[in-house]
Amino acid sequence: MTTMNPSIAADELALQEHEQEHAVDKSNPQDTIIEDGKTVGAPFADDPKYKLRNVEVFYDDARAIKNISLDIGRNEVISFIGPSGCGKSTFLRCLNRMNDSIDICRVKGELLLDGEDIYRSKNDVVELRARVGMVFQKPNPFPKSIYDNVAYGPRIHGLANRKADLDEIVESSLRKAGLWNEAKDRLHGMATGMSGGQQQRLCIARAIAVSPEVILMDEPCSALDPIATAKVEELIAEMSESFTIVIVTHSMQQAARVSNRTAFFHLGHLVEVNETTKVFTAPEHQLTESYITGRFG
Ligand SMILES: Nc1ncnc2c1ncn2[C@@H]1O[C@H](COP(=O)(O)OP(=O)(O)OP(=O)(O)O)[C@@H](O)[C@H]1O
Repeated sequence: MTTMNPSIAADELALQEHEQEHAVDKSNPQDTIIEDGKTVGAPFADDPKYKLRNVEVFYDDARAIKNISLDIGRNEVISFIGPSGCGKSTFLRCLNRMNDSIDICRVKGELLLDGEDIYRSKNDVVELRARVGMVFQKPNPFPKSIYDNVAYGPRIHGLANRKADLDEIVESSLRKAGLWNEAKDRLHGMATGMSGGQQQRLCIARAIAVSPEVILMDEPCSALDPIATAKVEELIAEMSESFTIVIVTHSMQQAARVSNRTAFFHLGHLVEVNETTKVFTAPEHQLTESYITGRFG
């Protein structure tokens, strides 16, 4: 029978204790396996503006969106958050068929806007985009006057027959975008001569001018300074009375400030959707917690 040298046994024990004391959690939160189509929290709404079921998006053979089902409520502000490349913009662009312009992109599943499948409806894409406006990351005014930027949509959609009607749409849209006082004396000046923050509010006015039902915002403040960001955030709160708003943001603080619900995406999955306060104070999914506490991102 062999017996262990007591001093070696003591050393081993001490080593084990040391390892336990200094144990680091080597598990990588990103290795967590997410089951396809299993979103935790509250992804559904009673009277949804959008009812999205089993949505998948492919770029060639790569599946960028993996079996996502979600409702977007009427007049709610919902934020999409998650690490870079998780599919937030891809999913957002499905909501007004912006992905149509990407040849290799295919969208599967059911995407209902007020009960009508936007990918199968007889209405054309121009009509859809009038109902579902979009504001992009970088302000992108047309190289035209402030007035003509806002009047552009109403003109092409035939929303105003008389000059006085068009003037009224331009003024009310600029007012709703919080830009009237800054713009009223330079309506016929070039939009590109405005500051970045003003240009972004002009793009919001342009989106509002055709009376959309939904406004999609893809990181609308990422090119803006904190003051301009605060103005756009105030605007989002005001606009939510009239529109349904979906916003992609890299800023968790922004999501917390502006949205009713927050949806957390990871690697093409929709991991969790919940009331925003719940997502940031008591997330249900371990991955959401890891993300909002900065363990990855
Ligand atoms: N036009 C495209 N062609 C091919 N693959 C694309 C295209 N656009 C996005 N992808 C891929 O789809 C996946 C999701 O990208 P997407 O831009 O939607 O993510 P994201 O969460 O919005 O990222 P970010 O926060 O960096 O903007 C990524 O793997 C990306 O490389």
